[in-house]
Amino acid sequence: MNENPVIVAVDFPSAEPALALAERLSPELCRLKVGKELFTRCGPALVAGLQDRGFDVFLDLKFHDIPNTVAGAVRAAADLGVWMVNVHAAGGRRMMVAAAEALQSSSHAPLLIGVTVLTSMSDEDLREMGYTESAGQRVLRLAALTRECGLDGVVCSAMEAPELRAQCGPDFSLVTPGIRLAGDDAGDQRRVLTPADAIANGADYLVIGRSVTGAADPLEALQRVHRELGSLA
Ligand SMILES: O=c1ccn([C@@H]2O[C@H](COP(=O)(O)O)[C@@H](O)[C@H]2O)c(=O)[nH]1
Repeated sequence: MNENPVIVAVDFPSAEPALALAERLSPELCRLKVGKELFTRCGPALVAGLQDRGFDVFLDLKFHDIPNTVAGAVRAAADLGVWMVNVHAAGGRRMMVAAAEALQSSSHAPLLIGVTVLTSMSDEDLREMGYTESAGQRVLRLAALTRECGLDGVVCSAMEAPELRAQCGPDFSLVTPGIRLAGDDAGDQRRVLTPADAIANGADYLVIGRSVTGAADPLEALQRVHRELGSLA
């Protein structure tokens, strides 16, 4: 298991609760993920604030646009000094190759990750959109393409991790949201596993939002995750 596999999703509408959470947690226990809501409201200053407190930041903006635009966006993310950034694999080969090439000249390139099928989506959701593949089949197809394009890994559900690990090998990062502590509400997520099951399936990184941030005591919830993983005494 990765030394520090937990990434806490800091999904808040303003800087104050995000920074308060960062003060309560510690970089030894987790990395932090900044997504669309927080970044749109607070921008690069908030990313810098979290980095100043010692956290690696995953900038989860899931870029999906024409190749030239996405290349510029990942270059901008690299300039923020983030640890990980992502693009939608559904943007296709030329878009992903442009993103990977854009980072080649960066002095400290972030990990570049392709989003396969959102963990909030079920087979039925995909069928309704005209896809004939199951979520699992589509994840495998998009992961193969992502790897061919030279990216470092994929966002997927931990449910797909065993097949992905077999297909993509040990060095391809599997970043898995849709994680819930036992008994917690899945909410809008559809492809969900517990932290222990996700790691047992071969996930490298667990993205955990509401099971930690929505808990009465987020630090205690994060420590519970580590106890479940056996990564904290
Ligand atoms: O497929 C995906 C890709 C990204 N996410 C993001 O992860 C967190 C999950 O939050 P929870 O509160 O643990 O459900 C959230 O920021 C999503 O934007 C994802 O869930 N699925």
